[in-house]
Amino acid sequence: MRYVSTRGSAPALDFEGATLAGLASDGGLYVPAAWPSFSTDEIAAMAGLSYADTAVAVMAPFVGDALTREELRALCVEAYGRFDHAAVTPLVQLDERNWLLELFHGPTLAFKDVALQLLGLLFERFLSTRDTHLTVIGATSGDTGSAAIDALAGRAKVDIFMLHPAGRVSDVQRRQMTTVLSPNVHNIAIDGSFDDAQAMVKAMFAHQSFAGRFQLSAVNSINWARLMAQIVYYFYAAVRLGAPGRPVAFSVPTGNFGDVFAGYVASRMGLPIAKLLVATNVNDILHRALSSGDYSVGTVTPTAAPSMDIQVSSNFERLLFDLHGRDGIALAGTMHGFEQSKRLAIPQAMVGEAAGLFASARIDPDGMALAMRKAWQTSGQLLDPHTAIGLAAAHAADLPADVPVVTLATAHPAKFRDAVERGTGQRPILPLRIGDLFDREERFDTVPATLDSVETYIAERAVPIAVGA
Ligand SMILES: Cc1ncc(COP(=O)(O)O)c(C=O)c1O
Ligand SMILES: N[C@@H](CCOP(=O)(O)O)C(=O)O
Repeated sequence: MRYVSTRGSAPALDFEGATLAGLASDGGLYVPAAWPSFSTDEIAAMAGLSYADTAVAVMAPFVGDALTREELRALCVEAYGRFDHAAVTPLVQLDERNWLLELFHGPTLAFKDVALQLLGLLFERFLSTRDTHLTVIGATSGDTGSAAIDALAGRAKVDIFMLHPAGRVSDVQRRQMTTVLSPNVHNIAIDGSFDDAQAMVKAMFAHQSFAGRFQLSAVNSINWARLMAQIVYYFYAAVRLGAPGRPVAFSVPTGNFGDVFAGYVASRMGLPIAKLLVATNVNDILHRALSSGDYSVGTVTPTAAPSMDIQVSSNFERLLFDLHGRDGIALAGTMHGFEQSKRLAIPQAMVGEAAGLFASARIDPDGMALAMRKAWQTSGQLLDPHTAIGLAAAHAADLPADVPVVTLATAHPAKFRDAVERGTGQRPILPLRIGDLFDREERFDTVPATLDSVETYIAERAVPIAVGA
């Protein structure tokens, strides 16, 4: 499998190259040169497979010959062996048509573990045959950071530098990052939003005199391998609910458009998805884009669902690439214009094309709190704020009555104890695996939110590319 950049001019890479590179050198994102697809018989054959075996079946076409099937299986068994539920991502029925897909049974209690546990192992495997030290730089609104740090802490040949917006992540999220004291983990708090942190990460990749000194890589969903691993649970859930014989809808709480883009890929691969509901909070750029074509950046409003307090949704570029007929050079022009003006008017023909699969909803704080309360009172389920936004969008959706709707439960309610308590009167208990989180020592540095300051901080600590390498 070859990977091409959404901006058309970076060199095409194989799976290993795209995984280690993270971001394409022309500022674009890597996508497979063509979408692989499964026949209905191949999808039907996934019924009854374990999560790890489903993962192998779904990911093998993307991995190509970078790993043998046995090697890929060994990595999946190891990655998903760290989840505390035998089904890895269990389905929970709420009522006749609504289901939750619990994606928070991994080590850091959010859906990010599903991909990052595997990505940590992929990095280790690919680095084992190279004389390379990886400098991973990432931005987090709370969950990617802790999952990536858990996956990479203590691994040889990798340092991770994780930027988070100071004061804008929950106390559990912050501590899950800052209490990991491995020497290869570097937590950086910046005074700004997640978007500011994400923009700095992209700027570092683009800044030749900095990027040329280190072997940079990414753990955000700009890295294709992240999304690839997230495609798996769409197949796993849909097959359990009757696919390929019955279409299924998914409601996805959305920020960076990564998780829902993985659903889009599942649909391109042949999974019968009736609708993908893109659920946003009041930071609603994606709802505006998909409902009216208005992809223009507003100011970020901090909310009780901080992991979705995002305006610039990196992976939307991957959808735009397909909507532009995969013309990377044309899209590069569009994206450069967007980067300058912070506005993009998506042509109505493209909005119409996207509407075949996507619908969207903007859920305000009252709508979120109502969904949280209702789930507690009617089903005894505590939902984190992000999942509550997804479920509110599922309730609001106009779908045929016989289509099951699966809301992705993206985080454990204990990660957002204050918001859940405000919504339901119940304070979720920290699961055993992080029960002592508030007794652990914290370590992080606060760095001014300028590119120069962050680059200097990293350069003083990262391992440079060896001279002559
Ligand atoms: C708990 C939670 N829900 C939803 C999202 C949004 O996911 P995505 O950025 O893939 O759209 C995030 C952050 O990414 C998250 O941490
Ligand atoms: N909500 C995310 C933001 C980064 O998203 P990613 O999926 O691109 O890594 C977070 O929790 O950090």
